[in-house]
Amino acid sequence: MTAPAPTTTRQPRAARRERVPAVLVLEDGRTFRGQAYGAIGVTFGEAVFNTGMSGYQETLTDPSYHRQVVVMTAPQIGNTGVNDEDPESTRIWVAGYVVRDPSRIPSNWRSRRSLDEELSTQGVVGISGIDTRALTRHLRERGAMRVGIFSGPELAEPAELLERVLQAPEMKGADLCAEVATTEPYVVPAVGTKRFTVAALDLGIKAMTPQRMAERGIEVHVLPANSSVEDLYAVGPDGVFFSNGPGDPATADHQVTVLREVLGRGTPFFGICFGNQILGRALGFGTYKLKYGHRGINQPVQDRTTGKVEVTAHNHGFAVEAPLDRVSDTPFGRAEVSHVCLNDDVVEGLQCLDTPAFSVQYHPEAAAGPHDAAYLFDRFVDLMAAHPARTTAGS
Ligand SMILES: NC(=O)CC[C@H](N)C(=O)O
Repeated sequence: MTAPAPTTTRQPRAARRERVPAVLVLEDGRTFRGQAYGAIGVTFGEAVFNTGMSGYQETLTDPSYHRQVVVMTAPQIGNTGVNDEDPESTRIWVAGYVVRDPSRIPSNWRSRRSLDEELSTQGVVGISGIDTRALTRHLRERGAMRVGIFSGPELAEPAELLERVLQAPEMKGADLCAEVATTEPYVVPAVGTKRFTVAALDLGIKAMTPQRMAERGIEVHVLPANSSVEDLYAVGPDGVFFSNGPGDPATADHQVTVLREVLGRGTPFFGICFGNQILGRALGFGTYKLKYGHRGINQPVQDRTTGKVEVTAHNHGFAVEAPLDRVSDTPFGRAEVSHVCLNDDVVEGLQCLDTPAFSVQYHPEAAAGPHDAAYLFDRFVDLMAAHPARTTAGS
């Protein structure tokens, strides 16, 4: 008896998906053709590249990537699937996702579903099967720029797609933190004995940040991006923290005003990424857009206060303009550049010398990334210990 001929015509999901054509169109007209990955449809954003070899879930869910189409330089993405533990927020924030070779069979003991499925469920349009090295080199040479990804059976001509890309908003001048931040305050309790209370302004905060503080005995009150000085001091803080977040720091006027008040009161302050840019502005420095930014988990940074070099996680497209070679006089006393990127001399940290305030442009919470910079959370704890809060709130 012969075995019946196979009758199944359904193919595995990944194989079926490969047949859906997709095209990526950059604002300078360069076009890449590939296959749909994740949701099928149309999306626009700023094309940026991330060089991390791991941590795609943390990247996708980092609110600082709001309105950005992320190109992964690591060729294989999705190998460990998607788990429920690693997200840095409640959803994927990237505007689009670009990968070379998506994993067909995810394998990991924590994996719950495939990345392709997760992107589809969350409506995130992606493209796969394109030469991500060529695309990254193009972005390095020409700079980060607007992009569109289009997928589906009936694709328009590239010229028509380019017209639509050119109508999309630019990242320069984009005011985005209120679009990603919490609208309601919430508390992350201290782990173990509570030592300090911190008011953390959420500009797009990653979940690991309050966690790293909580592990050090800090009760973290996470507050909406548009909170007032009174809102911050209502929690009786020993210190104030400003988080990472999307968009152009030149638009963060409200947060700069609030921070100037905090600095004037002498409350210990720590800022990460967007928070560093806001400290820069509060001190009177400018910010500017980098050509293609820093996004990855192996960026070398020197802590100039100790001379030590650390390998760090970055995600920034803007930077602070401050002199590297001297101490600056600011409205809040003397300040200096405490950290610098060894690849390109970009300012990676600021330290006030007469006010208890400091910040870094990169990610000591290291989600994902190496833990070399975890000492910065200890520095914040030490700063609060050395500058105890005055007893009356707001005094
Ligand atoms: N991760 C961040 O906080 C990024 C800050 C800012 N949006 C930038 O791109 O530079």
